[in-house]
Amino acid sequence: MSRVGVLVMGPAGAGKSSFCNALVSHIQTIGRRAHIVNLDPAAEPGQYEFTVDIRNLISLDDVMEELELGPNGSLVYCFEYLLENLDWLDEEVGEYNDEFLIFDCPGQIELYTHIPILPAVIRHLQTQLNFSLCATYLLEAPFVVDPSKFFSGALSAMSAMILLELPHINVLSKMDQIKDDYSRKRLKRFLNPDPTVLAESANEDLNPKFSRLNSVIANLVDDYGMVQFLPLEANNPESVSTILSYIDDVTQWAESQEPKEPNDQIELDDE
Ligand SMILES: Nc1nc2c(ncn2[C@@H]2O[C@H](COP(=O)(O)OP(=O)(O)OP(=O)(O)O)[C@@H](O)[C@H]2O)c(=O)[nH]1
Repeated sequence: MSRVGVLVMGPAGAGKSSFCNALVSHIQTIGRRAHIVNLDPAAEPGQYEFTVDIRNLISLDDVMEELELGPNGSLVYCFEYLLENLDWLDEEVGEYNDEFLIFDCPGQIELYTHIPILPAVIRHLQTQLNFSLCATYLLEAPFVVDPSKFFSGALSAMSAMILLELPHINVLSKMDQIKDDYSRKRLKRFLNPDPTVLAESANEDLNPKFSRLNSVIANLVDDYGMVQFLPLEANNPESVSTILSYIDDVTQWAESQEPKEPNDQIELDDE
């Protein structure tokens, strides 16, 4: 079996680094091996421990200072720099033949919803470093209790799925923060609901002029299997263990599929 890489994505503060740490601890507890690769050049120094760290190649602060770019431009620059220096990644990652490498991604979701940089890194990991990859996308449970935010989060998760073309697992993080019965009941509708229930619950809260849009979005996320979100409490090994078993399932399934030709030479029809 090739090495498994788990990309951990989601908006800023969604709990990505906490999940990476919880996942690695759990994997080690059950006698398997894993390391964290930090891909966030803006990660706070000293907050979490990483085995491989993009900040050893380039840091956001240095780029902002030296090139006088803003935070978003600097982040894109850092990733372009990584792409030009993939041999650095090869060297850092090459020596870890562990079962899992967990990639902690930045919280700027445009990196995995529309800028084609991360797909290039992914293709390199798959084709040059023989990784079997899986994407996890975190949304904060307290944030998505509100149906309009759930739709917004589910659509951003879907655009990452479409851009990256990886086996994809959605996660609702910080479930322990949902304490009252009312909010728990509301959230249950999003963990695995049918599209009618989803549209109805959105219609209860939103302006009636959006009701057709609500049912179109609810059917869309259902058609793409995007409505299933696995609950996560970073301090609860049981929830982490369930997510790991999904990671195992989807990566094994992906390995059993025929390898696909890279889609970088799309031929345009002359007409
Ligand atoms: N209650 C609770 N808090 C959590 C959980 N997971 C993360 N947090 C807290 O949420 C905050 C953000 O967590 P991080 O893991 O740093 O989030 P992140 O997505 O890596 O953040 P960025 O790197 O800034 O994008 C921290 O204060 C964590 O302690 C959880 O499952 N439950």
